[in-house]
Amino acid sequence: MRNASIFREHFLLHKWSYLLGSILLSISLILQLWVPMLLKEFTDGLQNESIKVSELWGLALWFTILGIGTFLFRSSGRIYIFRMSRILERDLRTQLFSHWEKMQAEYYQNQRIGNLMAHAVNDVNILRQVGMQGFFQMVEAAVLITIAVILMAGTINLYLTLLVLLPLPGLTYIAYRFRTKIQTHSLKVQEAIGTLTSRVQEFCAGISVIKTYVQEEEETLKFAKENKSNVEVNKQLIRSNSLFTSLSQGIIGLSYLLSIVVGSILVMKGTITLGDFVAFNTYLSMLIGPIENIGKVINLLQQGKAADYRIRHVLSTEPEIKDEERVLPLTFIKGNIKIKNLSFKYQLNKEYALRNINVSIPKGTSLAIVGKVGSGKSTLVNLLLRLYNPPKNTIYIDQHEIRDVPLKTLRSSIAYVPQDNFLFSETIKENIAFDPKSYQDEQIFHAARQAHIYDDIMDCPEQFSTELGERGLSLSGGQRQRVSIARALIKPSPIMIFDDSLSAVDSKTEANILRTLRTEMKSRTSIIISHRISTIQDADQIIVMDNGEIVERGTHLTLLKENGIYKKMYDQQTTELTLVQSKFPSIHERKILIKRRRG
Ligand SMILES: Nc1ncnc2c1ncn2[C@@H]1O[C@H](COP(=O)(O)OP(=O)(O)OP(=O)(O)O)[C@@H](O)[C@H]1O
Repeated sequence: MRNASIFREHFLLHKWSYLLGSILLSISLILQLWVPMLLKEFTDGLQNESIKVSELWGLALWFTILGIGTFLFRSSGRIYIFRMSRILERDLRTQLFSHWEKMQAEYYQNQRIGNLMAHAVNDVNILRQVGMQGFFQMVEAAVLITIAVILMAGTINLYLTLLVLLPLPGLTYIAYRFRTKIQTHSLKVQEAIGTLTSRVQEFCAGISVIKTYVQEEEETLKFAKENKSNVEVNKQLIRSNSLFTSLSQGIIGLSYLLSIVVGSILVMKGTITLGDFVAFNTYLSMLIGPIENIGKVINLLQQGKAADYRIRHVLSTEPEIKDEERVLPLTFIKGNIKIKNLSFKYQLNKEYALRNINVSIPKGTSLAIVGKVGSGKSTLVNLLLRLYNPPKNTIYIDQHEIRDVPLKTLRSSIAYVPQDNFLFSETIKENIAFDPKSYQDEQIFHAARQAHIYDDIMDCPEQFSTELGERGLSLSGGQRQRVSIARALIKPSPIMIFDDSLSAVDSKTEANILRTLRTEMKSRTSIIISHRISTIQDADQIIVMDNGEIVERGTHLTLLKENGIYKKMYDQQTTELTLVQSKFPSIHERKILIKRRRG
């Protein structure tokens, strides 16, 4: 894990700005500490009746100058220091986001999204507060207490000052006693917020399942339970914080009491003047806030230390999938794929997902993969995309071991339509082109036409500029699939991969899309995964997978002759289709039946 604290690194990097902010703040505090001296002069003058009315105007002018000066220097110091903390917040969030972008898919399976969000929101906020209130109040306390104490002891009365300051080490003691407690509670609060956020996020994502299985009440109960434990841990934190604050205030009150009682006696005895007494109490009232803040700052620093540790922990988790040192300087690939003796097991699974896979896909040819659910089809594709790391010397791209090909080159050479057609909450145009500026509008329209989604898009309220809801909720499953296909078709890549990408479109649209794809696929290496024989029967080679192994291979015709699993699938699908056609002669009725089967 990274050793240096994040805040220390940030502070050292911006030390001159923090120094300037501190100087401005210190000037404002010095101006502020001038006020009690004026008050002393004024009170003593009044008591001795030595002050003239004309001098009052001079005093008033001084008060005004000090007030304006204090305000100007304080606010500019504040702006400087607070601005730096906002920079820390911005940089840290960017750092976290770019770190998460590098992490492999498996990382997200082992993490609760709510916890990640809690790091990005709460932990970063705590560190910002350390830089803002923490640093500001620390400087304020250090400067104000030092100068005020020197003035109180040096110009008013040393013994009274020592007496009044006597209870104050109690504050440090309390802060020390409460430190661990508050830190533990704030950690629990952090976890509780993470759990709640995950629950809400899962609830939103799974809303249709929850509704169709009438699970609203159960979900509300689960949420209420977690919400209750969130309140409980917050209560514990509030209790500790309140006790800490009350005890601190008690100690401060004691100092104040001593000052009033002993100070009055000293005035009566004539040891100090009434002006000294007024000035002393004004200094003390100025000290109360900063002294109180010391305890708060100590706590904030403790929370900051914990947040700093958590963020460093996240940032030091190394991505498992990255360019290795010996990576070749390749900027493009032709599209030859060779898979040799590939066996693969997911970290969390005991069973092998793939066993001894051997297959060659020469540039410009197509491979189709069929097989039962869970037979390893998507796993093979995941490895080709290096979403997971394949074992060494098992996958070759243009004769290069896949790990020697830079990740950027590999992934930008593959147009991939995943099973889960994820659409972003952006316009349709942005969903197809990611960065529409890098394409001409006509190219985007062409891709949409090829994917047979153009007419559907033109029916949308703002056509290509229509904003899609989260995960593209406003489009149907089939429309989402076709937007994803358009996204792949616009990418000029030598390899195309379609993972069950036509499952949600009807057979007529499927046939139309396939016609387009055939032309596109002529010049590109393509891999098509499908449960439907009609989608893949024209492929140059077809492999049938079962339980992670290739159990049959050939072309459509040779496989039919083999009379194995493929033939059985073919017969079953042909019979089903004939039955559907005879029972439901209209396209509309067939569509409904197919939808029901999928549902
Ligand atoms: N991320 C993962 N972590 C652990 N195991 C996984 C993961 N993804 C898939 N598996 C397991 O690997 C095996 C192969 O899954 P895979 O998704 O490759 O099958 P598939 O043939 O694509 O299935 P489908 O047709 O349903 O998409 C299954 O047993 C599955 O449970």
